[in-house]
Amino acid sequence: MSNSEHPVGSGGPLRLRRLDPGLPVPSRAHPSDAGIDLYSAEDCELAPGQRSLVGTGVSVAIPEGYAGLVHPRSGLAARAGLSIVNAPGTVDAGYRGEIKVNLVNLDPSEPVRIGRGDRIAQLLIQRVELWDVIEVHELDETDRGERGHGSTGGHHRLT
Ligand SMILES: O=c1ccn([C@H]2C[C@H](O)[C@@H](COP(=O)(O)OP(=O)(O)OP(=O)(O)O)O2)c(=O)[nH]1
Repeated sequence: MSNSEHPVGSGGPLRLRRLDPGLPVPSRAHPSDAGIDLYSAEDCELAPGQRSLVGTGVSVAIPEGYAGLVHPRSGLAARAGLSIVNAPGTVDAGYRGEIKVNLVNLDPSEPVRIGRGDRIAQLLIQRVELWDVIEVHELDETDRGERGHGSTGGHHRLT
């Protein structure tokens, strides 16, 4: 159930400053998309394997209890091998600097060209819980215990 102004699951509005007024205000491509598309504020070219911290020309005020997650765009990943080194990047609630995207070209042979105004990543706003840490000497027992990192198989490289 939703109405046009406030779809189910919507919070906000997200307060956003354009540090580069020559770029459009970031938005969702479709009203129910999870990610707000972020634009590149610069032109750059990434050689195979190269990474670059690229500005988006925006800063945001995410409320406490939420975080911004900077995710790659799947189309650019599939077609050009473009990803994000620290995917998903974490934008803390208290951060007021420019959101930057640590792009990496994972294609083995082709460079990726980024133009100013290209949509290079997407920002998801998610609720997070802020837990204190306490040190203990024993953890509770579970079926899995310390087994991980492929212990359940499911691929020939894991046997
Ligand atoms: O993809 C990202 C990830 C982070 N940031 C900004 C917002 C975030 O709040 C800040 C710090 O990020 P993080 O905590 O991941 O980096 P750190 O290397 O641990 O830096 P710090 O010591 O400043 O926390 O950098 C971005 O602009 N883009």
